[in-house]
Amino acid sequence: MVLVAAVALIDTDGRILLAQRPEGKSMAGLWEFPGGKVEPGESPEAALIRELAEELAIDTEQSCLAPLSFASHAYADFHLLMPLFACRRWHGIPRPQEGQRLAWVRAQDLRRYEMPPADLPLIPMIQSWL
Ligand SMILES: Nc1nc2c([nH]c(=O)n2[C@@H]2O[C@H](COP(=O)(O)OP(=O)(O)OP(=O)(O)O)[C@@H](O)[C@H]2O)c(=O)[nH]1
Repeated sequence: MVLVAAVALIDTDGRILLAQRPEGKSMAGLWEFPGGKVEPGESPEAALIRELAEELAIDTEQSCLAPLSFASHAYADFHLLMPLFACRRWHGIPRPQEGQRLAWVRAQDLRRYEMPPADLPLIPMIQSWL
């Protein structure tokens, strides 16, 4: 069981930030929500705050992370459990720190970006919520 915290960052126009997994990583080229593995002893919120600083050089805080949904998906080699938070408030401008491409995407356009299979059930939920 791998616990990964992920976030839908939503800008003032209601667009969602997706990041493309870089070459060399598993599922390279697919678009995903920013986030990453929760380390031992860490809360999902703390993991996200850390990952957002590392991956995008932005700061947010726990009170700005609202639980939105979750993904539970059996990959061939692990089971992914991924809480998805929504966040509308952060400090700084998201800039790729690890060579990943970023895209601000309208909810109705999410299907144009190829995402990992675990993420697919999240798309209609986000579309109806936004
Ligand atoms: N951040 C993020 N990870 C996701 C999403 N959907 C999804 O299946 N994952 C999977 O959850 C794991 C995220 O862990 P990570 O980002 O810390 O992993 P990593 O690329 O550094 O390591 P890895 O190459 O071993 O997978 C990856 O296996 C990734 O493919 C998503 O929307 N956001």
